[in-house]
Amino acid sequence: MNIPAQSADVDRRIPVTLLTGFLGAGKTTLLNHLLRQPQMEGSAVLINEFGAVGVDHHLVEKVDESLVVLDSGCICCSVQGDLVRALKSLFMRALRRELKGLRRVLIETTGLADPAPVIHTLMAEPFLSERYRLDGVVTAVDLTHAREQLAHHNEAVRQVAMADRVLLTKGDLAADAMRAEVGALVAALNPGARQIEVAGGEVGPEAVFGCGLYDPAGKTPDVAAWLGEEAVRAAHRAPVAPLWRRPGRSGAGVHSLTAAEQENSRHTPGVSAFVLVFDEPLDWFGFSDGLALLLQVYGGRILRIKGLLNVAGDPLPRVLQCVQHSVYPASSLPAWPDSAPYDDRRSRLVFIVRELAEDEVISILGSFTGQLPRRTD
Ligand SMILES: Nc1nc2c(ncn2[C@@H]2O[C@H](COP(=O)(O)OP(=O)(O)OP(=O)(O)O)[C@@H](O)[C@H]2O)c(=O)[nH]1
Repeated sequence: MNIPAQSADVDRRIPVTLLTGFLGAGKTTLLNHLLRQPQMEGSAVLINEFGAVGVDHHLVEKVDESLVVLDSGCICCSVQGDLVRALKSLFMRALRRELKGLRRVLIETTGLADPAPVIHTLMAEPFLSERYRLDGVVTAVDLTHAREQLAHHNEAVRQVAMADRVLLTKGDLAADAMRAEVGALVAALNPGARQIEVAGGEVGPEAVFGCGLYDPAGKTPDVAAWLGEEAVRAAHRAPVAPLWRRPGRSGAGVHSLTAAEQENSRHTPGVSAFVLVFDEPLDWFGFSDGLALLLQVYGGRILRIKGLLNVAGDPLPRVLQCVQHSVYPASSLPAWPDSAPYDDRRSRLVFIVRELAEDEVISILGSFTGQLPRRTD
């Protein structure tokens, strides 16, 4: 009987999938659906959060020791520190059997992340590249907002161009003409990527995993060039100015980049992020009217609003989600988080905007709610 020889080149490294996509494209929604599938047993999930006020990990339904929150900065700006540390630590915890089997890793980036430094690090950092293999870059593309996002944000273009697979989200909200237009835009940026339409995040693991070893050769020449630039940056340890850092680190919190920092930034000029907090419970109707006006006047410049609201008369935190002019149906968490900062039960909203002063936002929301929100880290 011929016993097949154990192939020496079986790749036993742990597969890593990078789930990326522009702000609000539906990454967390996809992740929640994936995590309910039995095939996800043994998967660790790394979520890059917008500092301590990030709400994504509160929205992920399956929270256990295999969920790691990276909240000290934008993943593409702090990749050498945070991501490398987190993947090393996961591996060591699995080795010590503190994790029940580590079969794969899924990394959810923030919507403004440039995937290039993450891909480069996974493929080139010696400890990681020996133990992990990049199994694929999967990019969520919002059918209803992609045209605008691709036109204005280099990050969105890179996320699509570097993808192995593109998940076209919000198909339930998109007209056929828009679907066709976005499909063509994506195909022009990345002719080789499979496009899969998804509604409500309902995607099977087979659509996300098993892309095969990441290969820039199958993509447009830009991708190899961007990865080459990363190699040069890494070799020279070129400084990168992050769009935000966790407050307390280097004295910096969420902040807009200065002109000098912009020189070293990976992010689109004019994009800034800030957090507003309301000290008192909000009157829902006043708040909704203020939000409607804000989005009507400035929706084109509001890339994302996300946060938890304390609505007067409602004991549960309400989740607010907006992308440009769109407000998504509000949902509630089953309870207020018992960790800071949300354990004080104040409403906090993260704004990511383009060329929009926070004073404009404060003044509109303040006049409709009867309380001026404070800026906070
Ligand atoms: N109707 C509809 N809404 C969707 C779909 N996918 C996501 N959403 C909604 O879009 C909003 C943003 O979705 P998220 O999953 O939070 O997006 P994200 O990419 O994780 O957002 P960031 O992490 O901030 O970039 C939420 O209110 C979702 O419920 C979809 O297929 N259809």
